Parts: sequence; C-alpha cells; structure tokens
Amino acid sequence: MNIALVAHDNLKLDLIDWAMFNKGTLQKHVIYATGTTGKLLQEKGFGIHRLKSGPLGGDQQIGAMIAEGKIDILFFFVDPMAAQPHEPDITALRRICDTYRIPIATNRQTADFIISSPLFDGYIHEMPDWSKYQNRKV
Ligand SMILES: O=C(CO)COP(=O)(O)O
Repeated sequence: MNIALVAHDNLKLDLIDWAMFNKGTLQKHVIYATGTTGKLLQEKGFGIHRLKSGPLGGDQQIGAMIAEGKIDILFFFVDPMAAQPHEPDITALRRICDTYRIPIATNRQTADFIISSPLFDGYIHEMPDWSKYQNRKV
C-alpha cells in the first residue's frame, strides 16, 4: 500500500510521535511525505519518499498522485488554529481525497481508528464511478 504522511507545523511533533508508535506497521508500506514532515521522519529512521514542502507544492504533488491512483491512504494532521499560505492547495487535496474516496485522517484520533481498523491490512483502493451519482433521484 502507498501511504502519505503530512502535518502542519504545530502538529508535526504529534505526527512524529504517532508515526513512531506505529512504526512497525507503517514501515511495511511505501511512505510518501511532504518536505519538512518527511525530513523529520527520515531523522527518526523512516524510509520515505520525500516530496516538496507543502507551501511549495507538496500538497499538490500528493493530490496528483491520488488522481493517478498512486496513494491509498492519507494521514494529514491539520492545524485548525493557524491560517496557511497555501490554503487553496490544502482544500484541493482534501477534495481530491473525496473524489477518489481516499481514507484521510486529519487528526490523531481518526488516524488511530484507520490504522487499527481490520480493513487497514490488505486495503485495496478502488476508484469510484461518479457517473452513477449524476442526477440521482431519491
Ligand atoms: O504544509 C504542509 C501541508 O499543508 C506540510 O508541508 P511540510 O511537511 O513541508 O511542512
């Protein structure tokens, strides 16, 4: 499985702590991370693929990978208390997760639920067929 890890600055310590707790599980998978988050993960011994920093296009890189079917799950610890210069990129990333039905954890509690789910091991992502949802009558 291909997993992406991202955290806003004030949540980076949380994400690293969470990732260390789940290191054994995470390291069985291919991990991608945005620039600064990825650097911190590498310092903790994680083998990861490092993308650009979020404000420099890292969120968009992950979004593009999702559109290409190359990311299965996103753990993105979002800071709801701080405005981000690249807010449009973050909004776009969250939307593309819904477009492709990517499980996304935007906080640690949800991350715990996802990683401990019986669905996590062997999870296979399927692309939704949105044409089924056009003009649906209730
Ligand atoms: O800004 C980010 C997500 O929006 C994360 O980027 P960094 O990991 O480079 O800080």
